[in-house]
Amino acid sequence: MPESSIDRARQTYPFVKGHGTENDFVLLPDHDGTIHGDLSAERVRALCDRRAGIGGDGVMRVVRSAAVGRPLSVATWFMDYRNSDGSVSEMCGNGVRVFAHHLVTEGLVDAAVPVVVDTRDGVKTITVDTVADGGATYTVDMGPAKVLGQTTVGANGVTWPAQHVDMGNPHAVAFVSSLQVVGTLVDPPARDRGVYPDGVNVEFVVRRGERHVAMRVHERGSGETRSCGTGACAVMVAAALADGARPEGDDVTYRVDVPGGTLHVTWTADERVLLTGPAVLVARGTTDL
Ligand SMILES: N[C@@H](CCC[C@H](N)C(=O)O)C(=O)O
Repeated sequence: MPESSIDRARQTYPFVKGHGTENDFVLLPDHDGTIHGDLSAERVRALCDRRAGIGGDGVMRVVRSAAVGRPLSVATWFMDYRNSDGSVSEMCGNGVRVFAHHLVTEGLVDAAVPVVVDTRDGVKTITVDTVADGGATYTVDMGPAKVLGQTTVGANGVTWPAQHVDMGNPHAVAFVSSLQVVGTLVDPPARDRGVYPDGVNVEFVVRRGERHVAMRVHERGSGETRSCGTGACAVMVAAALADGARPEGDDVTYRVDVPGGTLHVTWTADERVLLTGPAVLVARGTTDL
């Protein structure tokens, strides 16, 4: 959708809808930062509303790095990510694949080379693995995980020990006996507010086999979602540590099942975390929300 299609008299603007393992997003092309420079939490909530809006777990403004005060960035494009409640997050692992797929689909980057995208957590490099039927599979170099201390989380009247992992954004990973034991996850899980004063993404994990886990997630700012890319990375790191499978000479890969599909996460011998999964664009249009 070209930006020139903006109808300023009716205050309409273009959007694109996409998802990665059913973690879904509204993308707002705003190349020069002239449409949504003042993107309000209220507008984000309206766009993400699943009954009165377009619906999404978050909004990603597609804007040139230079237009958001990052003129020296090696990446032309900046992913301005907002949760569905309007709050800002540093990083979104599923979102950055969808963002890259949008750039590739619109010819805004050269798909023959790795795509680089600037985020609040720094520049991410995304490689196109396969392309098919409107979707594609991408691998994102998420950079290093920060493995922090032990904490606790609570849901459904139960408390579990949890591993604090920072993937640019905060995570608490708890191994549980079943994914049902945590209940409906309508409310945010209990957390240590001293450790996570600004909220936390909480992953509940069960083992499915060797280097194979499954998770549910309650995302800070969005509630329970059907997938979380940074969450899958945090889960993989916590599982690999618990399994004594931390990479030394060789990379280690885990399959991470989420309610919306499957992700693969590799922890490399040089401490980078690589996230592989699909990106799909499903709709485009204009809105005046
Ligand atoms: N779903 C995303 C994470 C989005 C941000 C998160 N809710 C936060 O507030 O940190 C992912 O795929 O990583």
